Amino acid sequence: MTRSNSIILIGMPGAGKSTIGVLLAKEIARDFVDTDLLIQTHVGKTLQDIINEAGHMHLRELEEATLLQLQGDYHVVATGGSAVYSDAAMQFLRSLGQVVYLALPEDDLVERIDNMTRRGIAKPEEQSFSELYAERVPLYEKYADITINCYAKTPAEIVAEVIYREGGKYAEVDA
Ligand SMILES: Nc1ncnc2c1ncn2[C@@H]1O[C@H](COP(=O)(O)OP(=O)(O)O)[C@@H](O)[C@H]1O
Ligand SMILES: O=C(O)C1=C[C@@H](OP(=O)(O)O)[C@@H](O)[C@H](O)C1
Ligand SMILES: [Mg+2]
Repeated sequence: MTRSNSIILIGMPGAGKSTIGVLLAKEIARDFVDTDLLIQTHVGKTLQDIINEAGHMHLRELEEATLLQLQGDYHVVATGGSAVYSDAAMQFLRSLGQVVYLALPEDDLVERIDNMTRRGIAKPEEQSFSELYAERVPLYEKYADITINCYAKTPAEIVAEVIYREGGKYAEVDA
């Protein structure tokens, strides 16, 4: 397995990882996995219920365990926004392929997230979204092989840019 087999999407909640991931997987004929759905089906609860019942640190632990068990060859992987808190998980994901950071300004994220309190964001209650953004952006930048500025771009434009930045090799190699 070479490092470039899979594409792993990281970024803030609302950045578009799940939306772009499934479109990208379809475009380049890869399997798609959304690690949030893996956690939910494994535990049988929504992410918000997990946080409410056991706290956001427990969700981060479940997320780390889920990421470390990924069978990620020739996949597009949409991670949850809190994946970058686990260095072990991020190093593992980097071994599966290229890590792509979907970057979006804070204001645009807030505009998109209409269910902030039900979405299951893994943060302490007292931490503001602004503080969370400031804490996480350096982590996304640290682990990213490629950063896509998603500001004012449609999902189709972002998918095309990911493919272009990756060298557009998928159709030739994998079709
Ligand atoms: N490029 C885009 N332009 C406008 N809205 C988008 C775009 N990408 C995603 N969205 C919307 O933003 C919201 C969050 O997207 P989602 O894929 O769930 O993000 P994430 O998985 O990163 O949290 C959804 O309502 C989705 O339809
Ligand atoms: O950013 C976060 O703390 C989280 C984002 C969610 O995923 P999305 O990034 O897909 O919204 C989910 O993984 C989890 O509830 C925690
Ligand atoms: Mg998502």
